[in-house]
Amino acid sequence: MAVIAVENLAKSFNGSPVIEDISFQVSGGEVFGFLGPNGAGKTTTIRIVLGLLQPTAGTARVMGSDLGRNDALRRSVGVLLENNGLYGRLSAYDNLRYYADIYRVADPDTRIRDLLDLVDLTEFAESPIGNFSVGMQRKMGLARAIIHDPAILFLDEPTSGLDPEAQRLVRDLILDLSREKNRTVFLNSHNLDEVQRICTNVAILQQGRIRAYDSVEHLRASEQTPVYLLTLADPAAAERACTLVRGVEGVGSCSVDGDVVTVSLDGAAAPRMLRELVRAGVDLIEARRVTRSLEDVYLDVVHRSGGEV
Ligand SMILES: Nc1ncnc2c1ncn2[C@@H]1O[C@H](COP(=O)(O)OP(=O)(O)OP(=O)(O)O)[C@@H](O)[C@H]1O
Repeated sequence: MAVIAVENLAKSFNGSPVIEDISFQVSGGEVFGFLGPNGAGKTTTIRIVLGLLQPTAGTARVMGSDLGRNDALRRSVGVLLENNGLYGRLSAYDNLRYYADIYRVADPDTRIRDLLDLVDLTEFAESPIGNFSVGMQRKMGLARAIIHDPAILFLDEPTSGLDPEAQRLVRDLILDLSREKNRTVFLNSHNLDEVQRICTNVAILQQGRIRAYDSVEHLRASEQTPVYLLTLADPAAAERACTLVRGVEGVGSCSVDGDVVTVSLDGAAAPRMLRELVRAGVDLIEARRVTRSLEDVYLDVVHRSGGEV
């Protein structure tokens, strides 16, 4: 059974559709990326899945249930939305203690100390979090969201406002939750590099509809003629290399820019091309297959469906 199953979801506000016919599934232990430009309908979808908003049509189930009507299930869910859900006047420790008590966490002191250590805030345990930087507060928000060790985690821009080191810490934490603890993570992020690094599957939403829904791997590989960048030891050999390469069966085009030769070809032709260059005595420093980044895919999808990025 899918951990999150959304089917034909639609929502209108005052008769204007905001999302239409949204369907996707998230499996256990997966990190799922929910992407789309501002106003695409991501928050609306999440709010329906969390049971905070009623859909106009369709269903959104978490572990087979409507989250809004299942109190027991809500305890298995951790949520970090835009707001960190923390009290500025309370210390980091007391904020977590407040939530630990609500969720009746066993051995709360150990859990809180472990979490503060995990988000690298141990030395600030007794400081009021109102004095924390935006990034420190975000890390506290994440610690708050996972205090009860939820099986399913909804994270809305978890790394916004974080410096690169803290972003990495949060990324590693999410990957650890998924890979080591089999937790399911639903991630909404505009940070496509981050999504590419940690998500298995993604859906790209644009103007209320899903425009792409696949594994990151498939999306990056699809509709693509492989491109190789060849860096030559002797830049003067570039034109000759291109002439040689064009004669190889399966090579589409070859162009030269300085000492870099760009070749597009069908995948099976790559070994033939490299053998031909070696045979002709062309020394290569590097031969690199270029893959599209998730950002390239995202921009294509959003542009193709006619929207602002
Ligand atoms: N309660 C509401 N009443 C009327 N319109 C709404 C309401 N909530 C959202 N909308 C509209 O629905 C559209 C989608 O908003 P939503 O917040 O879901 O987008 P989003 O993809 O989360 O955007 P962002 O990336 O900026 O957070 C927007 O045009 C927004 O103005």
